[in-house]
Amino acid sequence: MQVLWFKRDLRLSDHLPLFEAMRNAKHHGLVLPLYIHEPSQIADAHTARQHQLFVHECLDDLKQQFAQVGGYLHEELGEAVDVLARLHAQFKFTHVWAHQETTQLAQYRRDQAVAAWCKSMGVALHELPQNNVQRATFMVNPFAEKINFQTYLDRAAQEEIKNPAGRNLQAFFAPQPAVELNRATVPLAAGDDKPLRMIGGRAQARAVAAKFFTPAKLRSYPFSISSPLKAWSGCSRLSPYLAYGVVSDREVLQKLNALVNRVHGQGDATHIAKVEDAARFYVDRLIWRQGYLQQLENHTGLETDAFYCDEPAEVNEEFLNAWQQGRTGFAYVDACQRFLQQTGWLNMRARATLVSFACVQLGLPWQPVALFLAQQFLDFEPAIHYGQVRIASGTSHFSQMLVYDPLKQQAEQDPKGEFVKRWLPEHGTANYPAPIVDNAESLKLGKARLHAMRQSRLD
Ligand SMILES: Cc1cc2nc3c(=O)[nH]c(=O)nc-3n(C[C@H](O)[C@H](O)[C@H](O)COP(=O)(O)OP(=O)(O)OC[C@H]3O[C@@H](n4cnc5c(N)ncnc54)[C@H](O)[C@@H]3O)c2cc1C
Repeated sequence: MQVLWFKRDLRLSDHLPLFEAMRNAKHHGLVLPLYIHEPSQIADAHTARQHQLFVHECLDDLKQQFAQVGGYLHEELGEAVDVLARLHAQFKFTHVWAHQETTQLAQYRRDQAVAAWCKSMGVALHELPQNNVQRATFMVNPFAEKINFQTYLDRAAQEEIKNPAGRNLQAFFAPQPAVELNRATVPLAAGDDKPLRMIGGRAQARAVAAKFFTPAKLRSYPFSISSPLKAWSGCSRLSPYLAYGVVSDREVLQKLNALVNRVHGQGDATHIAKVEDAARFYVDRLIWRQGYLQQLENHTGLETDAFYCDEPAEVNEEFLNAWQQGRTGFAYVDACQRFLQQTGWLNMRARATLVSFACVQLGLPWQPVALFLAQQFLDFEPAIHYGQVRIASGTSHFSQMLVYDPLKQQAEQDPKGEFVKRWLPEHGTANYPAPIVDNAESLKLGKARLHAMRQSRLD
């Protein structure tokens, strides 16, 4: 028998481990598809209730997809090694199939523990690559290797994507274990759900993609990404689905490619050129995604180590609380924080502004800032998240020091104050606090601190 272990790859389409497990069923035995609710991962500080509920929705949808091909998804509760040991005692499986994941330390260590257990039991563990991430190869600068990513994307745009939908695969599945998990017994992750967050599942992802991949939306995409006012409807908002593998990057790319091909058959040359430009702009973001994944793969310490500051600075709890609650007296920053509290999503520039303000102007260390935002972002993707936080906090190797002046951002991204008015209703009333720092002064001091830190490290 073979176990097909789902983690952050909650789909059937473009799922290489699924394909390989089925292909090898004749030699290695029938397939048991498994998802494990792991108490230690649920308790991990990065995991919030919204993530857990999103995953549950994805699992429900995945179960339906399995049912349509004559299969099932078996859920278990427990630590991965314990669950596998329990199932092994019962079913004596010989192979485990999974995707190779580039993820946070707690999950990476879990994967290592599973690999060690498989080795000790003589079980063959097949961790298959995804997202074009190269394991155990060292690239000095993954972004400089852009050409690699482009080749992958060019190939990915053409390749046939394997999707079992519409087939009857019943004969490949092992008999379903008798005891079904009662989800009510799964421990709850910390925090509350977010009322306006994206809903999990492949059907939802498809609806979100269908809304975005139209010529008009794509053309306006490059002009909609900077302001939170426009970004909610102007960006694809596929990030949570990519982060949990509900869709693969290749699938997204093929959607984009199909749109560009469709446009080629219609419209005038200017229209075609504009759609193509916007498509390239979007592909650049997918390339960045790969770059960040490869960066974490090369440098697993990204989550914990600091390049420009060796020790975490002292935390000013009053500042941290004010920033977390959207009570800093900086209306744009506070409105972004409130919007995030409700939706679990923010556009990139607003994310960078939140981090820059917290770390540069309030002098907060990057660690609690990164952790808090990881809990808030439904699309928390450790590689992108830690990579980006380190840039916006001025603590990465990134050559430029990017500091986002919150008043300038407000003037540029919300000139009429519509966003602030909508998400920060107490602004302008006696209930709204005065700024907790002076903008010009804190920018000056913050930049000088970062500069000194960088100099001392480079000396
Ligand atoms: C401090 C900070 C933290 C971030 N944390 C995350 C995170 O945890 N998870 C996450 O997916 N993105 C993160 N980002 C990147 C970016 O903000 C989000 O990917 C984007 O806002 C998601 O919205 P979307 O799906 O509509 O993106 P779109 O603009 O539609 O882009 C499509 C896809 O491209 C990728 N992408 C877009 N922008 C970037 C980028 N700057 N870097 C890498 N990949 C990108 C994402 O996978 C995204 O889904 C972070 C950015 C910053 C500044």
